[in-house]
Amino acid sequence: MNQNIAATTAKKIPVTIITGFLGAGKTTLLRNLLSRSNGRRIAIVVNEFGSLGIDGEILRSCGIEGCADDDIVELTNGCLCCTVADDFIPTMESLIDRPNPPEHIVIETSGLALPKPLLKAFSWPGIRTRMTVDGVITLVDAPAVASGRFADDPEAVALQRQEDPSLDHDNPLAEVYEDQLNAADLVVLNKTDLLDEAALALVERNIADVVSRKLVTLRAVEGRLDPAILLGIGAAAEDDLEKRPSNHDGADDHEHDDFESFVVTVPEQKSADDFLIHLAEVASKYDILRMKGFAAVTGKKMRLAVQGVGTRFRHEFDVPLSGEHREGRIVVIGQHGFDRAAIEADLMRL
Ligand SMILES: Nc1nc2c(ncn2[C@@H]2O[C@H](COP(=O)(O)OP(=O)(O)OP(=O)(O)O)[C@@H](O)[C@H]2O)c(=O)[nH]1
Repeated sequence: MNQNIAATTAKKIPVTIITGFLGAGKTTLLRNLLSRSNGRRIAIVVNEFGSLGIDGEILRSCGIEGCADDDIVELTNGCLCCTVADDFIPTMESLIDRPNPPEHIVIETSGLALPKPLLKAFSWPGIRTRMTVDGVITLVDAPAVASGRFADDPEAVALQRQEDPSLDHDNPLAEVYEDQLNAADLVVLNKTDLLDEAALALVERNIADVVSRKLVTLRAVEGRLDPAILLGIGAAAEDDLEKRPSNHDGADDHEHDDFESFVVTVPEQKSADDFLIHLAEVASKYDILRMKGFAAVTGKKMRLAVQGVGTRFRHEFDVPLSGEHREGRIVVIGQHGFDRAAIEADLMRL
């Protein structure tokens, strides 16, 4: 049989795209999914915005049986939706060209990625015949929505519209939120442990207002859902892109310069508790969207891993510190124009 015909008739490998804003719980959901995969060969492609490759490291250190290191591929060279041709397509091709290709591929996009350019890549020749988008799963950070994180400021929009009547938003966060929701086949309302029923109902109404079609929304804590719900949706999302509107439809390209990130090297800390309080204060003072990284703490042999979404932090002592290396590194992500020098100086302060 001619090779092309063989490729089209062979079963396509299903690909699930996990999207959701910075810190919504994508890596956490993936960890739970992998731990319940029952030996199914799942390859993971992780893309992060300006980071230390922390998500890949978290997944690799999950200790899940059958989850081999080379099943986790990191794309840290920019945002996946902008590097489709250079990075993404070759990565996907190399995964399926393996002698023992994965049964399912799951892509964790960066929290700032717009899913639509990525979906379009599945129409590319060479990809279209060999893979299909089984489903786009959009995670929503319920408390972040409830706090108005993605809401437009009506007064600011009105003011800007006087200058530019075509303007939709003044708020890049709202654009990313809407694009991610409108690309979805399934919405996972995550972190429901942090809100009461009334607040959750309001968030669900907000989602329904944003999404232009009817979508299933499931509530979750730590993205804990049965893999049978998450995988095997069978959406073939690449075939109905017109149903998935984007704020960037019509634009050939888009930029991520609404957001920026940098890494701060932090000294050894005297106390984990004080460090966490300090991080939350800095996050609040500069309205930082996301912080994550590692630090050494005096007297501790294990590394302190910290995760912050807004001012909410979690931590664990995760792996033994190696050698004499006692410096820590924290990734800081925020909206363009935040005061990098002041944040760095504040974080360096013990
Ligand atoms: N309370 C609570 N915290 C959660 C839940 N799910 C995730 N988290 C925490 O939220 C933080 C961010 O979770 P991640 O899984 O790293 O989020 P992410 O979407 O992968 O983050 P980025 O890759 O930076 O966009 C971590 O501290 C998690 O432990 C949840 O259901 N409830």
